[in-house]
Amino acid sequence: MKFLQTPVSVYATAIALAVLARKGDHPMIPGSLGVLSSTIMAYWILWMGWIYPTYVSKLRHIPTVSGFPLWGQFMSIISEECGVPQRRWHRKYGQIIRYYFPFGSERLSIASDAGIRHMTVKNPYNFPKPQRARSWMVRVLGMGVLLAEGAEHQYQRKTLNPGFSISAIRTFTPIFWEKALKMTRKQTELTQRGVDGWMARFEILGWLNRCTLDIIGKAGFGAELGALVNGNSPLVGAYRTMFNFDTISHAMHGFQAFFPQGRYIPCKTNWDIEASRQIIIKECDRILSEKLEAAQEATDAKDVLALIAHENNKLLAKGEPGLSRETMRDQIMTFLGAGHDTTATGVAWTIHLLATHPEIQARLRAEIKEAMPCLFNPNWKFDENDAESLACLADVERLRYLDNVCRESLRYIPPIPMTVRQSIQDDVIDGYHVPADTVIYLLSNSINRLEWFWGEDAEVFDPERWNHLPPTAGTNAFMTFLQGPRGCLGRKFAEIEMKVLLCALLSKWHFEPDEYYVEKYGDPEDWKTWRLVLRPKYGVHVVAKSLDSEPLVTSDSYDPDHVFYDPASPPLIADEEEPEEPKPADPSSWCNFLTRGQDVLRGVGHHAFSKLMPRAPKVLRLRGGLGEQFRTDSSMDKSS
Ligand code: HEM
Repeated sequence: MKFLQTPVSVYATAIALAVLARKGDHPMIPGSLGVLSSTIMAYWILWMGWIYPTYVSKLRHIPTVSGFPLWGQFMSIISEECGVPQRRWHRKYGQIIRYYFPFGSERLSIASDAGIRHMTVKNPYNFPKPQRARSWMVRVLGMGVLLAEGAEHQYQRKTLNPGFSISAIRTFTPIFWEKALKMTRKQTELTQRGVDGWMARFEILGWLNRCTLDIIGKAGFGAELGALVNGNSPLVGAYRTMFNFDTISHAMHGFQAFFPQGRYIPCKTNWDIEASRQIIIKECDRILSEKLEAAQEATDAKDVLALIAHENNKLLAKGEPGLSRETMRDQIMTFLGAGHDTTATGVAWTIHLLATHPEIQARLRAEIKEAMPCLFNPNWKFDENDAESLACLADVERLRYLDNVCRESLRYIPPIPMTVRQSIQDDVIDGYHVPADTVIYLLSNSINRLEWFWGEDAEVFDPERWNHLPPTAGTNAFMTFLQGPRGCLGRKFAEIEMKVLLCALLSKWHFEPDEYYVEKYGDPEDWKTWRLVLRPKYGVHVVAKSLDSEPLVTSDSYDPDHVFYDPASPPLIADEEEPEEPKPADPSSWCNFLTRGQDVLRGVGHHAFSKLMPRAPKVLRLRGGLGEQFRTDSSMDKSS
């Protein structure tokens, strides 16, 4: 049965037979081989396309998305935003659905309350991440808690928990403020006088990525990573490369998810990734060595790693094995990777939503101003070691509307839009028998907007909803952080960090969408692209109007007579480069064969598409053009 489901072997046999049959006049090869090969192919198509999914598969009773199983719904999945087709199918077919990847590979998506609870809380260890997903994630995130499974995961989580307790996170809050306010100060250096006041124009996601990297560096490991000071530091560059969104990188990553050997293909993408990985590993090693050295002496360090090291020592004292040096280094990799881009993306989407909903932005700013007037005073200086300075900052957890806005933004656009699992034993999910080896998706980008959880206005961005949630909008309706023993360890950290960042940004700027980019690319919500994190493909470009009447401008490049923004004339791109025009593919690159003529590649499983459909129809090409990628903000780097 397994063999019949293996397309490669059937194809290989049929193709070999067909080739031989072509030489049917050869005395050694009977002409009937042609007939045999066609019969095998027809049988396989009939089997996988009809008999197996309809009459044999143990998943056949699950409502199934209509389509031919041999190529299934793969085109929708790779050409649409991650989770959006499944949202549509759930509405049509129900809370648990089956659909197909190519060659009749069955996939489930679960969006029922009981089903989600079963997978995340009741029996999570029966649903580890599939090997394919793990093999590429490990290069960016190391073999830390995110990728550990079973007993090893439970053990690591127990060791790490103290570093993420509420009390620990409260002690990090001054670090959040310090970095957030440093970011706004550096942004202020870009301010120029426009026709209706002082303003700046920047891409906010790049700024936030640098800021959250500095935050996790200091709060997580007591290390100054200097990303805000130097936007071109090797570490910033390494993550930029790792999350590169050009077509070739996308195709290579997709390809390698299914064929891990692809990482040995000698080409620029692989070299870049390996070089970036080495930079990240080296930096993590450096941080760990410093930490372990410091741990020899009595220290009162309160960062996550220090707390973990402390907990580890306790376990060692009890005779337990503790965490190895390599595991600790990999945890640093996990926190750096999982803990900065996610929050940065969440805040960037929130700024986008606030820029497009000015009334919500104004109401939120009013709440922040009432709670923390000092933030709005241009002469106020923050000093994280000064009690008076800290005293005038409110506990961000107590700002109700801020809480609503953050929750709603994270519901509406979850930075991690999905997680994938594979059952290791037969199980029953919400009444359906699910055999071992079944690949199952939990798509927050579907679940978070389904009507049976959130009501008829599920597709509307409305922070008010959190004041009158329907009873169905329980824990399982909000999958942004997952939940249960495999839910986000850094959730509280991220929530408070996000709130602090928003308070800092909204106390300095009024945000509006940058019409230049909206005209050029359309709404950023239509540019979402996904690799681990659901990002705006070209970033979030905003016009930021200063709330200070005379902002502090310290940049040497500041030119007070330069009016860069005039709404009456076509906007200029002052301080910024034009977005890169599509570049012709480099013919010397080995990777190019994967992408020639295949600009459609997006989302999971690009590899199969590029293998199967080398001449994809033009209509499937993505907006934005071949090779265009998320650009770093040159204006941002100028300020460094
Ligand atoms: C808005 C920001 C964030 C979002 C939306 C988010 C979301 C998630 C999600 C969905 C998972 C489960 C992934 C999976 O199993 O497939 C996860 C796991 C994890 N997250 Fe976050 N995260 C965020 C911020 C952070 C931060 C700031 C940190 C660390 C400081 C962090 C650390 C982790 C870790 C260690 C795990 C692995 C937990 C485990 O498997 O036991 N996250 N996160």
